[in-house]
Amino acid sequence: MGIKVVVEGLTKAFGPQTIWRDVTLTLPEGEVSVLLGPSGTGKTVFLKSLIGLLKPEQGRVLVDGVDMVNDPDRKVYEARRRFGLMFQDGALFGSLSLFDNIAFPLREHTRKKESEIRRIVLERMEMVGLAGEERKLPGQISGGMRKRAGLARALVLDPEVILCDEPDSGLDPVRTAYLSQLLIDVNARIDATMLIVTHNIEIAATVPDNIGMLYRRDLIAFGPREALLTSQEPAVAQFLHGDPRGPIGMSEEKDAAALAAEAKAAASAAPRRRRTIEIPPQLRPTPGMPPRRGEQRHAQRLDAMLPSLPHPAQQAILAGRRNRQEAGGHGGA
Ligand SMILES: Nc1ncnc2c1ncn2[C@@H]1O[C@H](COP(=O)(O)OP(=O)(O)OP(=O)(O)O)[C@@H](O)[C@H]1O
Repeated sequence: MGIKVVVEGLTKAFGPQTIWRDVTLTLPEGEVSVLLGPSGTGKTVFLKSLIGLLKPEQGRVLVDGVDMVNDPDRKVYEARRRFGLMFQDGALFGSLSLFDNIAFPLREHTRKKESEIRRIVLERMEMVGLAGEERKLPGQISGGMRKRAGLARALVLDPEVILCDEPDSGLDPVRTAYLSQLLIDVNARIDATMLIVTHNIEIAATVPDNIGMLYRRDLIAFGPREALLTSQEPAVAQFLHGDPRGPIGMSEEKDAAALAAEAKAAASAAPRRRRTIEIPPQLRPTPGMPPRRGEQRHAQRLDAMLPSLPHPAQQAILAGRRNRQEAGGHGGA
């Protein structure tokens, strides 16, 4: 089962540049979360901070009693083995076959026999739909396959937390949809806690239990998928609609003068309404997969927090449950 990751008051700067400050959130065990945010807001820096590869100036990241920020390197290194990392480009060694790439962490970090390594690698390759491709080199396969190979490699040490950095980058919508389903199926099979960094609204809308968003050096939201997707917070709504109007500008954020000019122009123009985002159903595991235990725990947490959520989020959650019951689904209590 996945373990929870507790982030408390995390602040990261590079020299005078504060990347984000006072970030507090919990990735609940076995649940899938997405971290959104405009380019350059420090999402990758956040992932690296969770595993102790970058050291924030303040705050803690607690993983089963280990503080990935402040504990000695030896403890952090040990705890890092509980994470599986899926990088943007798969981060594969170009001269090694897919088999050897995926076997790499096992050979590096364990003393398993080659026969056992072979069993694990072939099983993980089958899990991500790469059975039979063991001998190929990374340069001989498509970008989507490279990403799946990166995911298989992230899975070989039985991670309890999986971090995915822009798993959809460079993929067409169909491959992105396959990958989204694969991530949900992997979660159903191994119940790992997952955090996916992406700009992709389709992934954010259909894959996770929870969504967070980094903006202007703050975590401006983190909560159930429905809460963020119905949020009226200007930066969140702008981002979700891909709208040039709003506080997010061409560079990281608009300056005050640009915002004031935009507000003046908007005041004299006829009001333009954003279309309402319809919240699509969350992806379910492929038939034949086990039910997601993280989804069941998430449903229980939602019950407890429902009264405290904004009305539109409550409505969206209840509508989703009704739809699921009508469709005869499981898990969404
Ligand atoms: N090692 C480093 N030293 C100095 N600055 C860094 C370092 N790593 C990242 N940065 C800076 O931190 C900021 C956030 O970078 P990061 O790659 O985390 O953003 P991001 O949100 O993942 O962006 P994108 O969505 O475009 O991938 C950038 O301004 C980047 O230049």
